[in-house]
This record gives sequence, structure tokens and C-alpha cells, in this order.
Amino acid sequence: MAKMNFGGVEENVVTREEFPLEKAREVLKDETIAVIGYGVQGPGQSLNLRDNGFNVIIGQRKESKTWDKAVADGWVPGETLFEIEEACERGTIIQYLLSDAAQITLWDTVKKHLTPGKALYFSHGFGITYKDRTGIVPPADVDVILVAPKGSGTSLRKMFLEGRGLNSSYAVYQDATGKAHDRAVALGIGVGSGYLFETDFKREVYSDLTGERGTLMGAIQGLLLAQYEVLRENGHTPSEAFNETVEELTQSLMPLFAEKGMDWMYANCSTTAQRGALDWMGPFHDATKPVFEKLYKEVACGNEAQRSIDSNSQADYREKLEEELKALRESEMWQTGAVVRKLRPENN
Ligand SMILES: NC(=O)C1=CN([C@@H]2O[C@H](COP(=O)(O)OP(=O)(O)OC[C@H]3O[C@@H](n4cnc5c(N)ncnc54)[C@H](O)[C@@H]3O)[C@@H](O)[C@H]2O)C=CC1
Ligand SMILES: CC(=O)[C@](C)(O)C(=O)O
Ligand SMILES: [Mg+2]
Ligand SMILES: [Mg+2]
Repeated sequence: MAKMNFGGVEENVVTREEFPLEKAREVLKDETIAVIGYGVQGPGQSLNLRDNGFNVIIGQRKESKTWDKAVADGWVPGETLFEIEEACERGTIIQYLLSDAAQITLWDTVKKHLTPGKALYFSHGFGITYKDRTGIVPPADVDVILVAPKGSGTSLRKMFLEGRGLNSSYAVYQDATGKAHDRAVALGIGVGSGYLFETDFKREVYSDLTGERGTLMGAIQGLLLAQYEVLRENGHTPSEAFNETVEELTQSLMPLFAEKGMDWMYANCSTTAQRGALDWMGPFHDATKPVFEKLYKEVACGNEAQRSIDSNSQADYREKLEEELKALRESEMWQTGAVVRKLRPENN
């Protein structure tokens, strides 16, 4: 494990140099990796593992859209694609990649096949951390490990195909075989991670739920919409409001700070912009910090987990979700976005 200095703080990380793919293949050479679920993470992780030369099978409900998707991706029914229960029986490592709510429903089925020495793998600390709410308590004689890619399974696959790598965290909750650490890290490398950083199940789920509700998804939409509305209410056109709020951010400025940091992005803007941004970052920080503090508390006390369990375990949750996403898609801001994207020269 490499010790690296991150802005003055020492951390353990695993890089591809110290844990190359050949080593990962050696660690997992006798394992059958059963990926259960073929939603978003399932395809990303299983296809990367397959392309990297590991022995992978898929467990998925037959007669579902995602079964058909798995077939289209080259998984062969009866050879590498099975019903969930059969895949659990065949796998020595069970990658539990159903939605967090479905993991609760299918737990008894999976548990039956967790015979001594197998490994149970998660990409989220949810089921284990909130075990009082999920009922997910693995037997003591299996390894319980985690690799959580820090991004969508869609990006995990796309970046792999581009020769890049999405970073992941990893954790060991239970080491029954003495091999749990190496199994976790080997899987992390196998699914195509950039580098791996160490965590535990609780810190993974607390940070993940905070991040997605916060800057990654919830806060970003709230912040962008607030500015868009103020511009529109003051007589600016949709084009002007959208370009000044979203398009310039994603197309011009975000790539600059992704590449070389915030000061680099600032340095490449006008002195007028720099002065204003440096003055206004404080008030925006102060206005939003209490919201982030409240959010973290709601995550840590389990309220956020309960809310997602309650809503996502309803039979019609997909239809209800689609209605909410439709409202977002059909809002003026994102309808404007659709036209603006079409007008990008590269899309013509
Ligand atoms: N979506 C993502 O990119 C990320 C997800 N994760 C975690 O990875 C895990 C998997 O998440 P996703 O890929 O988003 O899952 P998902 O919501 O796409 O669902 C995965 C699979 O669950 C199956 N499923 C749903 N309900 C079922 C039921 N009642 N019975 C049988 N199968 C059922 C679906 O058919 C689908 O194949 C979760 O723990 C999630 O928190 C972690 C990082 C990112
Ligand atoms: C993509 C990811 O890592 C998220 C936002 O945490 C999730 O999809 O749960
Ligand atoms: Mg995440
Ligand atoms: Mg998440």
C-alpha cells in the first residue's frame, strides 16, 4: 500500500503500479465472480472484469429488460448468464449489485448460498451500515468487502474503454479467510478503478449519500436553477440565462478546473471575474454550509436511508421516479438545454 500525501494529510492508497492487473488475475484465478444485478453498476463492473480476463457470470431476473441487455452485451444464458439464485450458487464471490432496496428483498435468497469461504461484495456501505433497517447480516464465515466506484457505472465503462480509470474506495468489513483484503483490492483493480483509497462501510455510505444529495446531484441542480430563475425574472432570455448558468460551466470552465484546479480556472478568466468570484465565494459558502450540515445529520441518523428504502421498495417506484425526471426534463431550463446542446457545432 502506498502512503501518499494529500494536501498535508497522509493516506493509504493502492495504485495500479503496485497492484497491477497481473497480480489481480493471480489473486482471483480460482474464483467465479457472480455479478448480481444488471442495472447501472452491474454492466460497468462485469464488462470491465470480463475484458480484463476474469471469470465472470451474471445473475439477473429472466424476462426483464436488463436480462435482454445482458444477452445483447454478450452474456450467454446457461453459460455466463443465470437466474439470480443459480448465479449465487455458482459464484465464489458474490457482487451484490441490485438496487439498495432490492438487496433487502433478495437477501434471504443470497444468504442461503453464502457458504464458508465465499466473499460477499458491495459497491455501497448501505446494506451493512444500516443493518437494523435492511436486515442484511452476513454469516461470520464469509468475507465481506466493498469496492465503491466514485461515479456512475456508465462512466466506469466509458472511461475504461478510453483507457482511463474512475477512482474507487475499498473496505473490508469481515475477513473470514485471511484473503479479504487482497480479494477486495484485486476486484477494485479488475473493475477498472484508477486508484483505490481505503475507507470503511460507514464512512463510505455517509460520504456517498452526502455527496449525491449535495454538490454532485442535489445541490448542483438547486444552485443552477436558483441563478437561472433570477436571470429570467430580470428579463434575460432563456439562451442568455442557460449559457451563463450551465453551458459555460460544463463546456468551458469545469474542464479547466478538472484539469488543473480552481486557481487555474480563475487565472484564465478576466481580472473582473476573478475579483468578483473571490469576493462572492464567501457568501455562497456561508449560505450553503448550514444546509450541508443538516444533510450530513440526516444521513448519519439514518433518516435518508429510511426515506430511500420506503420509497424505492414500492411496486410503482420506477413510474413515480420517471414522472419526477420528466418534470425536470420538461422544465424550461432543461428544455433550453436540449436546444443549446443541439446547436453545439460538433452535434451538427
Ligand atoms: N448507479 C451507480 O452508478 C452507482 C451505484 N452504486 C451502488 O451499486 C449498487 C447497485 O446500484 P445500481 O447499479 O444503480 O442498481 P439499479 O437500480 O440499476 O438496479 C440493479 C438491478 O437490480 C434489479 N432489481 C431491482 N429490483 C429488483 C427486485 N425486486 N428483484 C430482483 N432484481 C431487482 C434490476 O433489474 C437491475 O438489474 C447499489 O448498492 C448502489 O448504491 C454505487 C456507485 C454508483
Ligand atoms: C454515481 C454514484 O456514485 C452515486 C451518485 O453515488 C450513485 O449513483 O449512487
Ligand atoms: Mg457514489
Ligand atoms: Mg450513491
